[in-house]
Amino acid sequence: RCKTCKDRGLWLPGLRAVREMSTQGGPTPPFSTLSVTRPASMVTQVELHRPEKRNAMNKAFWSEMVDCFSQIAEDPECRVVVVTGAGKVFTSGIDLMDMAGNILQPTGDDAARTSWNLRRLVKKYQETFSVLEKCPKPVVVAVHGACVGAGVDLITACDIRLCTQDAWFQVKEVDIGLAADVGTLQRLPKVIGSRSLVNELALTSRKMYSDEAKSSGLVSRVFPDKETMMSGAMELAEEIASRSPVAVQGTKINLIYSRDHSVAEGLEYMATWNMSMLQTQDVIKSAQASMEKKSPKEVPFSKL
Ligand SMILES: CC/C=C\C=C\CC(=O)SCCNC(=O)CCNC(=O)[C@H](O)C(C)(C)COP(=O)(O)OP(=O)(O)OC[C@H]1O[C@@H](n2cnc3c(N)ncnc32)[C@H](O)[C@@H]1OP(=O)(O)O
Repeated sequence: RCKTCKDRGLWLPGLRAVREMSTQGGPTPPFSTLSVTRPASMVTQVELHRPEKRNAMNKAFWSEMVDCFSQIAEDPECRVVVVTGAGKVFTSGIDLMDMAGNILQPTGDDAARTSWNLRRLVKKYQETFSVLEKCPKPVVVAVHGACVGAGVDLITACDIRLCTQDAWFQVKEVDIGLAADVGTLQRLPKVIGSRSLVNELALTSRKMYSDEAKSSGLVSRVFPDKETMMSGAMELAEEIASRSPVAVQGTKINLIYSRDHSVAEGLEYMATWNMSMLQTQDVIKSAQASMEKKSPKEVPFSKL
């Protein structure tokens, strides 16, 4: 267990073969629903880990994701994150057994106070996935099998989405009497080009299979099975991890900023960002390596 990770409560048992890491073991303390490992240098894998319940998101999960990603955001040993699901499917969404009380029996002395309490709760659950977007390290998500309800909220907050041929996606909320409230309705229209398709998916809760997920732009790559996807995800993560963390994190932050602002505002933000970040040693090191036809993998960047 590395010292930094130990100090921050993360259990990262070091390098492991990709094949070994995906479904082995169980949740890593202090988490009960997540398994956090370091499958390669500078790469952190966060696996949703309640396979017997199809990784349904119980009360513990909604808090643990926030704790986990707050630590990852500050972890200088991590440059990229890969999110996966243990067992048969990626996730079955919100835990319908564990969470029903919270949502269906809100408490408060009167309607106003009950409403405020519910509002606080929804905001808290929104944060569970917003942390993926706020994390400056890019997050790659690898989906196999079902990705239902809150699973779609989760993946739309990630930076790169991959899936297996057997994957399917379902904005299930209308089926359980809810308007999706933790990110799908806000982020999916920015991920998929067709507003009509987003509306159709969200209003009917029909399943979308991997081929359509690829053609609509929800995922960038489809793999034949989970093993191949994990190899692809790790290869991708290692490519990202080999680049300057100053460049990579600045790229993620500015891409998200510009998604939510006008071109003029995005350019302003970029100029202000780079007035400090261009002074990094990483530019000189990277440019020199490029001139010498070396791979970025050969450049020793400082930790960030
Ligand atoms: C403030 C609100 C914030 C967020 C709101 C989000 C809304 C949503 O997420 S809506 C989506 C809710 N999810 C579902 O409706 C999916 C229900 N599950 C399934 O459809 C299936 O389980 C499956 C994902 C298609 C997988 O099928 P299969 O492989 O056949 O497994 P099962 O035999 O059905 O289940 C095994 C085991 O897991 C339990 N389980 C599955 N899903 C959930 C769930 N969402 N919540 C709680 N428990 C779940 C299931 O009961 C079984 O448990 P046993 O103890 O073995 O019986």
